[in-house]
Amino acid sequence: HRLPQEVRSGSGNFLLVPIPEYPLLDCVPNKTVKIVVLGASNVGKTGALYSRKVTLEGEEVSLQIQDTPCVALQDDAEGLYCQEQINRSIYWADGYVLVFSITDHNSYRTIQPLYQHVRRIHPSGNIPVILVGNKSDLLRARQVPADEGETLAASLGGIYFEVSARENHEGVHAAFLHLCQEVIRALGGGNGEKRRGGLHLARPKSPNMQELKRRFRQVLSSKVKSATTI
Ligand SMILES: Nc1nc2c(ncn2[C@@H]2O[C@H](COP(=O)(O)OP(=O)(O)OP(=O)(O)O)[C@@H](O)[C@H]2O)c(=O)[nH]1
Repeated sequence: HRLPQEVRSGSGNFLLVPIPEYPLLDCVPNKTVKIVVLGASNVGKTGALYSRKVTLEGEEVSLQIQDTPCVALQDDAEGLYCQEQINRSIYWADGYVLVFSITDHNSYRTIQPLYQHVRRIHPSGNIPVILVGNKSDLLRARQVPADEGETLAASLGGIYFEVSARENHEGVHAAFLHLCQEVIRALGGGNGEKRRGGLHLARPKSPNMQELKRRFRQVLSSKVKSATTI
């Protein structure tokens, strides 16, 4: 794929920044791909809701991307601290970007339980997913070898992309495009109807992400298990 100029010249260290924004109202009718970005704290997934238009195999598709507050493993590592808002986003989405930082093994350990959590919300069928190892520019601080990422991605039925949101926007873009293709395939040609149970859900309201994240960190640091515990 040849990337548009605005993709190549994007700036910022966040996974979602490099993909050019498109007004929601300008969405391509009946060709919408909904993606949610999930991962532990500090892995680089920041953004709000992003609406993008991409061209896939000659056809325009509207891409809606939802950022989420971070998730964290419980002390016993068996489950996740995960806000209700994340559950709504998981339910809403057609495809999943699971992100960890290659410099943080704990963020990697969060991925498998996170995937299980998505599975619980969508128990049947194929779940379009990609695994993204971010911060590949920080090679000296690497804690997760690339082959571990590949093995984990394969076990989830997806592909592993190692990217640097800071230095390689093309990698980020390629990862999202791949997931879009997977979603369109899973939805059966992408004619826009939500085939999963015939639902056509509205996007969850984008709350104030910074406030949500702040509150979530408070909950985690005080170890009060009042957040939805799975
Ligand atoms: N070196 C490097 N730093 C990055 C990269 N991507 C993000 N960062 C930095 O990592 C830090 C965390 O990024 P955020 O986007 O806030 O992380 P987050 O996943 O949204 O974390 P929460 O807000 O806790 O959910 C920021 O300081 C970013 O600048 C990258 O590819 N390379």
